Amino acid sequence: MKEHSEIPLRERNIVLIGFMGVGKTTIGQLVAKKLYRDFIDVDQEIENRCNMPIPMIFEQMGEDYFRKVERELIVDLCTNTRLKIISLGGGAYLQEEVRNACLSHCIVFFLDLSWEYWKDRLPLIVNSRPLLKNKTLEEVEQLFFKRREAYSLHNSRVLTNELDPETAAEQIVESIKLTWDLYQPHDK
Ligand SMILES: Nc1ncnc2c1ncn2[C@@H]1O[C@H](COP(=O)(O)OP(=O)(O)OP(=O)(O)O)[C@@H](O)[C@H]1O
Ligand SMILES: O=C(O)C1=C[C@@H](O)[C@@H](O)[C@H](O)C1
Ligand SMILES: [Mg+2]
Repeated sequence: MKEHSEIPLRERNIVLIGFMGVGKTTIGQLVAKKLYRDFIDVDQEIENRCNMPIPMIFEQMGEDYFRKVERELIVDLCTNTRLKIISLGGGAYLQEEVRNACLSHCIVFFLDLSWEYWKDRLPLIVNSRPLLKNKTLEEVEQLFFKRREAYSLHNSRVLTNELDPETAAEQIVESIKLTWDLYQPHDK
């Protein structure tokens, strides 16, 4: 059961979700700067805790171990912190517990990118994302569309097809400020 968050809207963490390579890390950092908030990248945090890069965690400890660390970290951040900008790893939101924690306590932003645009990102990220290695383009495309169902559970979405990171971050900040003003104006 999802509990209703007691955290005031303006204090809730903002969580960025979406497929590998859509720009959660890049754009999340910019959003944090614009809102003068701390930025947390969950992948980076896991690497720091495990003291090894993600491909090595997958190789040496296995994906199940990675997912457990990922899940526990996100649930902890959602329930025990506020005012952060948090970028998830691309697969984190596939876990129900993660989705429930994010949706209950945070504002969830889906960074969307059409497949036609996403394809051009593949060479940039293929070597650092273990789940993309040894997959055909067709297999990656299947994964891309399969995951959309989970990502569809969000509070807000931005389509970044033609947007550079700076412009995408600008749009997200505008949207967040509108939401704050609409649902929790300063004078209330
Ligand atoms: N809006 C954008 N326009 C062009 N390139 C971008 C954009 N956003 C990110 N990139 C580039 O795409 C690559 C992947 O970006 P990034 O690492 O931020 O993705 P991510 O969503 O955090 O991926 P992951 O889910 O694997 O953590 C980087 O090389 C980054 O420079
Ligand atoms: O989409 C995924 O499953 C992943 C995305 C990356 O951010 C990392 O969290 C890891 O490579 C797994
Ligand atoms: Mg990232």
